[in-house]
Amino acid sequence: MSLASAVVAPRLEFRNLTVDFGATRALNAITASIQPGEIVGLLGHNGAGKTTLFNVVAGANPATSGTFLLGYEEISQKITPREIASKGVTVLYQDPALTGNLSVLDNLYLAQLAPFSRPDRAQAAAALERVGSDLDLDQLVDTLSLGERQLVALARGLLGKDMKVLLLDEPTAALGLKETEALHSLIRKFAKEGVAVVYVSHRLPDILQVCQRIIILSAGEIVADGPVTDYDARKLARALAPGLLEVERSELVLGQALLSVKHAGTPLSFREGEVVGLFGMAGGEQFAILERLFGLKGKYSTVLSGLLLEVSNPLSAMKQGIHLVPADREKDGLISGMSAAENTFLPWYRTIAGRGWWVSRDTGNADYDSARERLNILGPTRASTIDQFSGGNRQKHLIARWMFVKRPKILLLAQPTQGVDVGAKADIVRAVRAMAAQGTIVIVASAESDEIASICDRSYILFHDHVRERTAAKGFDEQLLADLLDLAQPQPHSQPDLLQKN
Ligand SMILES: Nc1ncnc2c1ncn2[C@@H]1O[C@H](COP(=O)(O)OP(=O)(O)OP(=O)(O)O)[C@@H](O)[C@H]1O
Repeated sequence: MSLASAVVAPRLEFRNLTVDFGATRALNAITASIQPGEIVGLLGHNGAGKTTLFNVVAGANPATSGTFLLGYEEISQKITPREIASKGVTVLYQDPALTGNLSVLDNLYLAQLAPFSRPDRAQAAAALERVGSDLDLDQLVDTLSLGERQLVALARGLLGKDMKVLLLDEPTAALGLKETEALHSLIRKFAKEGVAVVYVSHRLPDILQVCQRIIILSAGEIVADGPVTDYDARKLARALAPGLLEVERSELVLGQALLSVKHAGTPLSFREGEVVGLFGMAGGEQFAILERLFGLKGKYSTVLSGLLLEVSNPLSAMKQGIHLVPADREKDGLISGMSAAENTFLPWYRTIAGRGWWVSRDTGNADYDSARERLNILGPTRASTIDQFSGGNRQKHLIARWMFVKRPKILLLAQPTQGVDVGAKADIVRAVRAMAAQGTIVIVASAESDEIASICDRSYILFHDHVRERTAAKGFDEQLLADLLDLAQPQPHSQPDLLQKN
């Protein structure tokens, strides 16, 4: 123990904190303390208990037993989210809870203890300045980018008080590279000022880059707690998923079917047997291409093996064997209140039920159990509502729905490994590659170069109308990023369609 930590009270301390949801023990006797200025990465597989721990500190979920302290103050079980916020605890989620049709100023004051007190413009502007933002206080939050909304949420944590504890729950999952870097330097700045930071992310490079210490949760218990210098990316992945196997790349055997899609006049081609990426900026055109192919943007026609392929809506796409795993999985497709198994089978009841409308319980159960095993879905039973699963395990259900219930002819994946743990990532990569090898055309759209590099054999890099193509080789990940940055530079003699082969 250093001299400093011997005399300074921890900013945040857990003492035997336990949380039960019915028969599920989400956290089991968590004991740990975090010092002022520390940046701690909190890692663990989907369902390990990370969000539950944050919810307890945020006052959103009382502990079943045990307690936590802020400095020397033991926090009551009955504390409300507003009261805990007034004590200097800020939680930043991937999509911050702000009210879109109110101004930045109103949002800054919404969560204050006296919510109807008159907003103080000078105080609000000062808080925004501390997060490095010069946003217009009267601008509607709906008009802000995700990165800007996160800054507003952070500024809210600085309004009229000192931020003491900052909890980050997958804050960079939907951010681009620049915004991620900006957020990371802000986190470092807060830590220098004495804030205790706990950072949850499945993006291991982010954790290794920013955190000084790593705590690993597994099934609600702390299984490792040590300095970041104990880990590199490989060690960390192994610590999180001890049974992790490397995904072997077998030789490409290209099949007959060839899908041809035009993007801004440039033909993009996809063949069965290989996994092809579409890589671009966050929210870029790569996702729109998938949506068009799935009929989400109205009638769309393209060419499959020389024949016209027409989709008019998602149902017609599904009938032709085109499946899409959407990027925004919480929004697109899971139905609250329905069971895990029902959610998995939802679009397929009619097609796999045969003559009746229902799937025989045995067939359904066996299919569900096999998908669950392949994706290592953890949580309650198949009959439990989907709401009782952790965020990552909910996502895995949607992946199971589109990948494992019926075999697709064309599989469209938008950021398929985002938000899932490292073990499930490897399982998804393996399953996707096996599908391609068995004759499915697979297209992966992502704004993450490492995701494309881990799954794809080849990728198109897209920036507006510009397209570049690259085949997987050593340093694929870095090369994709360099290509994208290059395309994003203003082009002196820019042509509308620029197809360069490496
Ligand atoms: N409202 C709820 N009702 C019942 N069980 C729940 C509820 N919320 C969470 N759980 C269970 O508590 C456990 C911990 O879930 P938690 O959301 O904290 O995990 P997590 O580590 O944040 O996972 P992820 O990485 O998937 O977000 C899981 O087994 C989950 O199924």
